[in-house]
Amino acid sequence: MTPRRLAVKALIHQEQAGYANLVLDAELKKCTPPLDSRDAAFAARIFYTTLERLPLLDYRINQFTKKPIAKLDAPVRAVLRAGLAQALYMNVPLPAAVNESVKLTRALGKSSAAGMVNAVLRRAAAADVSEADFADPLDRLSIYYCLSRPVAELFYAQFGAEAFPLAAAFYEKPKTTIRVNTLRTNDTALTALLQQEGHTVTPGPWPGALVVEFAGSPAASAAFKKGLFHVQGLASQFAALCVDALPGQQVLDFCAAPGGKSLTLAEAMQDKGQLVSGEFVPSRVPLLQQAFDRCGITCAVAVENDATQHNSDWPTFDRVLCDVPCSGLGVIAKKPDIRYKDLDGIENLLAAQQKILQNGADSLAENGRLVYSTCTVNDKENQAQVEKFLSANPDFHVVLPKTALPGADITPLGTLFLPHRTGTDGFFAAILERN
Ligand SMILES: C[S@@+](CC[C@H](N)C(=O)[O-])C[C@H]1O[C@@H](n2cnc3c(N)ncnc32)[C@H](O)[C@@H]1O
Repeated sequence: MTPRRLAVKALIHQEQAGYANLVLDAELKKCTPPLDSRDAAFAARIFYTTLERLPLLDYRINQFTKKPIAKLDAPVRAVLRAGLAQALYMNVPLPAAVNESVKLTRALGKSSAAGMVNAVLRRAAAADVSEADFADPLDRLSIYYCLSRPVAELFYAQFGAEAFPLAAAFYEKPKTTIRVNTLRTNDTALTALLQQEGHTVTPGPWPGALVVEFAGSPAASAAFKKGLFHVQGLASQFAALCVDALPGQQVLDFCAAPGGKSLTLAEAMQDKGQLVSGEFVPSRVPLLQQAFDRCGITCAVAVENDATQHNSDWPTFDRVLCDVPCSGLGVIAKKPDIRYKDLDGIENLLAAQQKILQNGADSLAENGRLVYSTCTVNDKENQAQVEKFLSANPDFHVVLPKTALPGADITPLGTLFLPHRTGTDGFFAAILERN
């Protein structure tokens, strides 16, 4: 199996829906003998780059095929898309991208299409396509910036002209940042250790945050295996720090898996007091305990729990974090399938978010602090939810954060991170306290 063939197989598989990461993992697992790590990484890059640019790739290809790309055989369609993605976005020289695609077409039993693949790829790669070709703003967002129509409509309605730099920023991956496990090390010692391991480290914007260019996967680092850090974006760190968890407190992390924010909370608590980390999806609950074990955290307990249901058995908590399930429209850079969401079911999601926030408030001790956060930039899931909560709970008010990153929008209803302004994921966090 070659990496290109594996990427094409995964693209065909992806057409039958499914989460992109699961589809790719399934194809990699089926591969015997397995691809070595370099080939697997190349296959993954082809797969994700193609997915990220699908509508624009198809737009180019459709200018030169007799039939629209949607009507071609699935393997030929996938070969064309993957070949063009390599030539345009992966610095693969055009002749190599074309030759490999033609070989692959034949290998997949589609020899009769080999000539067409050759000609179409050369012409589609050379076509002069620019943003200005899409006069209609929704066409520009959905084809040039590769978003589903509903996502394009939502962004344009909410952000107007700023939707374009926002959409462009989803092609920039935020720098990798880590959270230092202050129970086991400190910023200086971990920096030195990571540098010894060959990674490039710079200080982050606040204590406990480091910006790291890893040579390889962060999870492969010896320091990671020793539980000296976890990978956490700056906006996520900000949300966890907004909780202001203190040693000895009772803290509830209502939607906790895979556990990044729980780790940051437990570290802020100096592993003293009690952290209850709830998670609805049973298969995700063990991820929490694994994270606690790796980082040596003993104050936390991972429990299966539905945060939309009030649990009268629970005590009240000094701090509650509601990091609710959301549309994910802030983390498109990491999860390309979110680009193409149809947003069906958003009303159910909004209702669940509001219930979780209300239950969080109902679990809060008198002088406690509640934090509501999402990884979306959708106003309905963010400021509008806080506004609705405040009108039902007039005894609460929003507390402004002491600091945020440059570019973050600190509003009276919470703090919004937009990737093109902050260089982070899109994110929202609101701090709520009783009057
Ligand atoms: C945004 S993620 C949480 C990320 C986590 N706080 C972290 O920092 O690693 C939301 C989580 O909520 C879980 N979830 C979804 N519905 C839930 C519910 N009704 N009750 C509790 N958790 C829920 C999801 O399975 C998902 O793991």
